Amino acid sequence: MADGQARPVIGIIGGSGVYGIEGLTDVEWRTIDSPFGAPSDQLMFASLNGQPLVFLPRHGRGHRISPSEVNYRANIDALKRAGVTEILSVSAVGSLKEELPPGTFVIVDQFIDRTFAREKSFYTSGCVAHVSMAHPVCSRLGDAAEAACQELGIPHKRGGTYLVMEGPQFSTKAESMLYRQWGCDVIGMTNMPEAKLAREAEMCYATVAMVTDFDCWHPDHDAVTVDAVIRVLLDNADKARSVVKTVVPKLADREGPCGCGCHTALEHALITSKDARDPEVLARLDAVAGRVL
Ligand SMILES: CSC[C@H]1O[C@H](OP(=O)(O)O)[C@H](O)[C@@H]1O
Ligand SMILES: Nc1ncnc2[nH]cnc12
Repeated sequence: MADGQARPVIGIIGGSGVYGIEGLTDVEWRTIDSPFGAPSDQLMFASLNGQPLVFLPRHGRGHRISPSEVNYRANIDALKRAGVTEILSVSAVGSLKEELPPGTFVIVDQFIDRTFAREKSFYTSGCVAHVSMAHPVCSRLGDAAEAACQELGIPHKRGGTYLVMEGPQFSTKAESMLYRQWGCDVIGMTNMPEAKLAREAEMCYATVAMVTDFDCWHPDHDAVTVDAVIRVLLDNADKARSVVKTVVPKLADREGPCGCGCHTALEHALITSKDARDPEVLARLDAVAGRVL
């Protein structure tokens, strides 16, 4: 994408309930090595009406990996190595608003990151960088996700704030009430640091957050349980696959980078002077930062 000519390659990160996408052609699961460790699973390379797409199940097939233990750096690095330029995350979330009942898809545009036990940056001592996260999602990708929801008749909301908690336990009622006071719309455990790392790797990122429950704040709903989440999720997951299949062709005709600057995020972000950079740190940044190193 650096030359502005290439077509986008879409990568899908499938969350809870979305461990594969049926009905694609040329499907091949491939192991992609990353200097940041093991990605959650092999990556599925496939095509949809001639358009390439790459899929990665965030928690691994069989949902083996807890939100705190997902190797987010390896996942984003592996997707970048696979040629992906745009990442669409499909994620299960709890709702923090009455008007967002289970079954609603929220095309998130902001995050509040309350996670604390995860590696959150590719740029450690030896090569320090500070990217902007003011606008954490790509609006071109968000446009495509919104258009897909519209076409499919899925109840959806464009824009919303996703509170990312550490988990794996669900929130206390006091926490849930607090996040409502903060004006958050939905709550989940995974989209940070994912969105930060996608930005650091100069990849577009957008989230379709699929509401599965009312978390625990709602007076008329029981505390959230995995059983209840899974019930809604199975229905949501089918819709999520339809969204993916509708989004991918929408991106097929587009050329060059998005207008939001996702693909040039590192342009003014590196602060460590060239002669002070650590060669070992630089070596593992070959994929995510190769364009500017
Ligand atoms: C199974 S409910 C909790 C689980 O679901 C969400 O995961 P994902 O974002 O990967 O769909 C949530 O963040 C929790 O990890
Ligand atoms: N209520 C909730 N809290 C955190 N993550 C979730 N994923 C689905 N529902 C959730």
